Amino acid sequence: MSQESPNQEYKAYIPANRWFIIDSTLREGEQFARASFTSDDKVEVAKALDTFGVEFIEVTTPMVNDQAAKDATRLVNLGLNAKIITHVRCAMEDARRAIDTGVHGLDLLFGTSSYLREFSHGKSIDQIIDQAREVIQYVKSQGVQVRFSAEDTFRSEEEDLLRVYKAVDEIGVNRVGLADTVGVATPRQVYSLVREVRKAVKCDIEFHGHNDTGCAVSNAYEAVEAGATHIDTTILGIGERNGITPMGGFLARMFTFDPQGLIDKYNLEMLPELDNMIARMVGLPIPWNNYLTGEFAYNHKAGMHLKAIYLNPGAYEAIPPEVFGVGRRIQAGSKLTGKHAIAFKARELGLHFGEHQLRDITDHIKALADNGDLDDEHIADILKSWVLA
Ligand SMILES: CC(=O)SCCNC(=O)CCNC(=O)[C@H](O)C(C)(C)COP(=O)(O)OP(=O)(O)OC[C@H]1O[C@@H](n2cnc3c(N)ncnc32)[C@H](O)[C@@H]1OP(=O)(O)O
Ligand SMILES: O=C(O)CCC(=O)C(=O)O
Ligand SMILES: [Mg+2]
Repeated sequence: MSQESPNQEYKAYIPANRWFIIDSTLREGEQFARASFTSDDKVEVAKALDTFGVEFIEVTTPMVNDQAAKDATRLVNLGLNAKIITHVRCAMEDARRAIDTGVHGLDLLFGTSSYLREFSHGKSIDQIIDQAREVIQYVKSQGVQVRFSAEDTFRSEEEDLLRVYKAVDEIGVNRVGLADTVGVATPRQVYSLVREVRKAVKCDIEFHGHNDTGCAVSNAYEAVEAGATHIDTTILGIGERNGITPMGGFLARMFTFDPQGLIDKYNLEMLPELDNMIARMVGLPIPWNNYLTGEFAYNHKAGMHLKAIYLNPGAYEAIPPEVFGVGRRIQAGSKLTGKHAIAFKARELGLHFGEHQLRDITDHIKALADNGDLDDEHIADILKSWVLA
């Protein structure tokens, strides 16, 4: 029989120096319905991401048009700390064009699932490996980083994937990529496949996860736990369909394992600025329930929560909001409020009530709030009038 208690707490510790962010707001993010970045927008986004501290910035393929190629070069010429990488098909024409832009690296992709082999490019696994060899050798000869990703990894055959990954690893890629292109993978599946790939290759491992089934953050986390070194994110999670792993959600997840590591690595308090910048550029508000920066991400309302929050915010917060440049809101005027919250409000005004009075005031506020919440001013008026009564 196992000696382990069924309630034994599982504690993951993932140091922040074990993984890097490849921010793809300027590539995957451009595939979002409402995104169409101008050249100046791209510069603004790249500079902000660089100040924040992301390690890599992925940009749209120069195959789109001449402007996309010029924009890639413009970003390289900014001389940022972040490496500029472009995302291209695993084809010589694309690779040559990408090299001409002067980028620091190429993220190559080739679909390996039967869907994409049949309906996208029509190539067999052997043909994919042959084409990959030619392109990877060329990119390496140009002295820049190269990654090879198997698009639609999680609907590909594991045997095919391992063949392809081993082959490109031997040719000499810096990273292989696993892409949950349609957002279908479960966290366990991601963990288990990344583990297999980790055993099969020597190079770094990147994970790119779509959010169609709401697993993009947990899948990215499982990928890191299983040995992935690079995670694709976008600001606010924008991307094709409903997007990919949002940077804020991923950072929130990882913060819980190594807070100081994240604080040392990134300018976390800039997150609201990044989210607001992209919300402005795509013309949509930040979702109300967004990780960390949503309007109500740090709203506390229920009486039982408020009692504890006033004593120690950590009682109902996994992550201190101030670290990410946001504040908390205490909603004390609802019918769910309690006497402790009202007592704290009174104390803020320098007022003190006995047990019975406090009960009566609280019941009065709860009754009034049944017809709509009271704001802080209204609560203050009630508390002051009670003193005079
Ligand atoms: C899951 C992802 O997000 S992948 C990234 C998606 N990004 C983009 O599509 C970037 C924007 N795209 C574009 O500007 C255009 O689609 C281009 C420039 C890439 C190609 O344009 P077009 O030549 O007009 O082709 P179109 O887009 O209609 O079809 C895709 C082509 O890419 C080919 N293709 C698809 N995957 C690959 C691959 N990994 N390597 C090589 N070729 C590929 C397809 O076979 C098809 O070519 P074909 O006409 O010879 O069959
Ligand atoms: O290149 C990759 O790894 C990811 C490409 C992509 O956007 C996807 O598969 O969803
Ligand atoms: Mg994608």
